Amino acid sequence: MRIGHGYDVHRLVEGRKLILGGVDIPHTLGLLGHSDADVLLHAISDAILGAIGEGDIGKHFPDTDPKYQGADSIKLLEHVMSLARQKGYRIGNLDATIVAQRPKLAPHIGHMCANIATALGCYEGEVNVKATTTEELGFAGRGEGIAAYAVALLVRISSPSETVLH
Ligand SMILES: Nc1ccn([C@@H]2O[C@H](COP(=O)(O)O)[C@@H](O)[C@H]2O)c(=O)n1
Ligand SMILES: C[C@@]1(CO)OP(=O)(O)OP(=O)(O)OC[C@H]1O
Repeated sequence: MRIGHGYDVHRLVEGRKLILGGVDIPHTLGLLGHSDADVLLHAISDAILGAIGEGDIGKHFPDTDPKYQGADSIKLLEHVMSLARQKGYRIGNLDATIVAQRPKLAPHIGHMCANIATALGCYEGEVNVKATTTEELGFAGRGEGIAAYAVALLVRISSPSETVLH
């Protein structure tokens, strides 16, 4: 088994969509980034890359590369999971926390978990996403940005050289 941790932050600005866990969430502000700025999927991607010893998303998808401008972070996560599979791992379980003062995310969490499970080729029961405010403290509390943390446990399913369908 291998464990990995991920953390990401994106600034909230006007004129951008708020996409979290692949869900387009109605809000007056959205997250700024080179990609679609899906801070939750970036933290999850980093957790998986960490677990397999493959650095971070900046290494695999540089924000200097125009190819990733406006990129759908679900596609980036799918690619990260394909690297994990090539190394012989599947998801054991994944836990993540979104830190956002607003909007209320609870109504969207189920949809996020379904999107993430589909991208990772795992069961929804292996994916848990939570949300918390910071009681109006700090950058998240002031509504300047949203942060996300993720921890991924990966389980070995084969030797690294085997092709694995999951
Ligand atoms: N953006 C958010 C933040 C929190 N929630 C939900 O509210 C619960 C209480 O949050 P506290 O920060 O006061 O602990 C939390 O457990 C979430 O279920 C949310 O939906 N959206
Ligand atoms: C996702 C990438 C893709 O160019 O860009 P951003 O959306 O800016 O996200 P960030 O977490 O700042 O950096 C990682 C980059 O790989």
